[in-house]
Amino acid sequence: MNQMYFKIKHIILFITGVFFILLFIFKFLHEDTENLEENPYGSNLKFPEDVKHATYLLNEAYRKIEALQERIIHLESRIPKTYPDVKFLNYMNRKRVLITGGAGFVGSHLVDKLMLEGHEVIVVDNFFTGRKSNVEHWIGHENFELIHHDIVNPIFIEVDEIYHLASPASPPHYMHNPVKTIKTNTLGTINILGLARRLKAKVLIASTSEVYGDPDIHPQPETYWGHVNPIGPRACYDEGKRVSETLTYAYAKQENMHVRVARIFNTYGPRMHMNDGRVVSNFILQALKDEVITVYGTGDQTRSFQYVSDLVEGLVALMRSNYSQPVNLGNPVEHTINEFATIIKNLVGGNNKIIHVNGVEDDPQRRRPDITRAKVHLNWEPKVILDVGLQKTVEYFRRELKRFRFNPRDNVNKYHSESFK
Ligand SMILES: O=C(O)[C@H]1O[C@H](OP(=O)(O)OP(=O)(O)OC[C@H]2O[C@@H](n3ccc(=O)[nH]c3=O)[C@H](O)[C@@H]2O)[C@H](O)[C@@H](O)[C@@H]1O
Repeated sequence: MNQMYFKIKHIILFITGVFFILLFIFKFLHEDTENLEENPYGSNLKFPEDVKHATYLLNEAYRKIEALQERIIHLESRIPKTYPDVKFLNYMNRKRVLITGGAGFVGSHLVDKLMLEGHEVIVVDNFFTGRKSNVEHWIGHENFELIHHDIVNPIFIEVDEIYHLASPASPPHYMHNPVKTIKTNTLGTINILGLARRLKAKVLIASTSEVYGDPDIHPQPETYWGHVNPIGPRACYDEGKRVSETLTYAYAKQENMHVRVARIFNTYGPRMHMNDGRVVSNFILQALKDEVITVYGTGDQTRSFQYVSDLVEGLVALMRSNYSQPVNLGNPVEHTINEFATIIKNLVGGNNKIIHVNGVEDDPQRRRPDITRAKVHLNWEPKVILDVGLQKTVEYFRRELKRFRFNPRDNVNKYHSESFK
């Protein structure tokens, strides 16, 4: 009986032992399968695991690309930078020139001209609409300096000449923060005129055709006083620039200063912001992206467009002249916006539909500069015909779109409203 009991006990112990061994093997195998699921390189994975696997591989790829990008940036920073060839000017002829808004569309082209001529250029910009990339080809050059500063606050530097271009210029940009637009064109101009007075520097103020408002004289000569709605949505810019002109002549008279005032008409060209919002960039981008072309209102309103290099020539000629009254700088060839939409559509070669959307409040109905003054006093007139200028601008936007597609993080459509508050 005892022997029997002993045998049964052994059998039970044996079975329990086998059970635990099987349990252990099972657990081991199970853990292994779990590891296998986490292991991306494991094979024979079923559907959810495949997704996991692919996601893992994708993240890995992103991580590696990012690491490589960082490495490229690092390596590029070690390549000695080459600059465009600048002329040598002796100290008698070389000027120290301040350009406010010098990282913007017009400002950066002016920077290029003055740098190539051999002058020393200091750019002050708050980067609301300006971009470092517009002047990056000069960064590090011994004649060039870039200062991040908002001209609403005073600045103290030593210069011989000042081009005061700082201000948003596109309607959606200047309407975005109207109070700031007014401050830039009033306080900003006071700061610049104060600086020019202290330094006895010549100063050029960038004004606009918008001082004529919705004009009832056509074309517009400088003697026309304008037709501006002082409380409308454009007033922050129109009246801001009008006060800017008033300040300029008040300082000139009271402080015996050398001032220049350029009334700039619609200007276009490379380096316009992708998100500029003005008609040239809007129509070109819509045409390139195969979108509908949006004409605001009837499209019967007119504009006259000048290419940016013509404007820059005009600004420099005005600064170097003896003429201190306001001067219109623009191209007198006038088109309706409807015509302009067709010109761009044909130039880009798309099949876009041109549609009419709601008109803009207080949109000036006719605009064309009378440039007699510029011709007589500056010996200046625009040279670049619309087709040629637009072709260059279309090429620029084509490149920008490619750059954006290639690297979405380089999104030039980003609208840094924060920096303008
Ligand atoms: O250059 C000038 O003389 C001044 O005028 C421009 O203002 P604006 O002429 O209204 O510039 P755009 O926004 O380019 O508009 C031109 C015309 O095209 C129209 N438009 C604009 C954009 C668009 O997508 N579709 C469209 O039909 C506007 O309603 C307007 O009639 C700029 O705002 C100012 O910087 C500048 O000082």
